[in-house]
Amino acid sequence: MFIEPHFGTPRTGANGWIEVVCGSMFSGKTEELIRRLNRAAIAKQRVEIFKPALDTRYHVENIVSHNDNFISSTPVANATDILEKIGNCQVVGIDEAQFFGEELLDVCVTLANNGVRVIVAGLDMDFMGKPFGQMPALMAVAEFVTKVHAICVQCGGVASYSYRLVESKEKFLLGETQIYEARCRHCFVAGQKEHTEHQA
Ligand SMILES: Nc1ncnc2c1ncn2[C@@H]1O[C@H](COP(=O)(O)OP(=O)(O)O)[C@@H](O)[C@H]1O
Ligand SMILES: Cc1cn([C@H]2C[C@H](O)[C@@H](COP(=O)(O)O)O2)c(=O)[nH]c1=O
Ligand SMILES: [Zn+2]
Repeated sequence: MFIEPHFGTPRTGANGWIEVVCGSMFSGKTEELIRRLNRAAIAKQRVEIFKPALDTRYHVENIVSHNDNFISSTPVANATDILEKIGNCQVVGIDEAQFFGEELLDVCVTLANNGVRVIVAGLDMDFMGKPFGQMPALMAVAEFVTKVHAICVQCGGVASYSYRLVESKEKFLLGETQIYEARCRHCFVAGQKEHTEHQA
C-alpha cells in the first residue's frame, strides 16, 4: 500500500523530493495526481501544476481525468519553462510527463534539490509496450514511485498496457477509448500477435 510521504506540517526549505505516479492509460494517474495536489492545497502549501501544451485532449488548460475530475494547470511548451513559472511554490505537479523532452529530468531534479516537492504523472510505456520518454529515468531518481493499474477491457484482469486500436505507428497520438484500450500483459501480447498475423 502506498503511504503518502508528506503528512504533517507544510514543508518549506530543504525538503524537496520526487514522486512518480505511473501506469497505463485509464489506470488513475491523473486522479491520483489531483488527489495529492488537492491535499497539498488543503495543507495550505503553494502549489503549481503544469502539463505539456501539446495535450489539448480535454481542455487547453485544465488537467482532466477520464472520470471528469479536473484541476487547473499551466500548459508549457518545454519543461524548462516550468523553472521560470514556479514562483516560490512548494509543490509542483506535472501531468502527461511522457510528452516532455529529456530536459524534464534535470528540471525535476533541480526543483527537488531546491526544496520543492515534485509530483510527476505519466505513462511508463507507449503503445508498443516500450518505456516512454523520461518516465524510466524519473522513476530511477524519484524517492517514491507508485504504479497504478487499470482494468483490462478484454478479460477484467490487471492492466498495465495501453493497446492501440488504430494503425498509426506515431509515438505521439492523442486519444481516448476510440484509439486505446487498457489491457493486461496476456491480452496485450495476444493483440500484437493478431495484428502481426493480420498484416502477413
Ligand atoms: N479500463 C479501465 N480501467 C480502470 N478505469 C477506467 C477504465 N476505463 C475508464 N476508466 C475510468 O478512468 C478513471 C481513471 O482516469 P484517469 O485518472 O484520467 O486515468 P489516467 O490518467 O491513468 O489515464 C477511472 O476512475 C475510471 O472511472
Ligand atoms: C500509449 C500512448 C498514448 N499516447 C497518448 C494518448 C493520450 O492522449 C495520452 C495518455 O493519456 P492518459 O492520461 O494516460 O490516459 O497519451 C500516445 O501519444 N502514445 C502512446 O503510445
Ligand atoms: Zn486481459
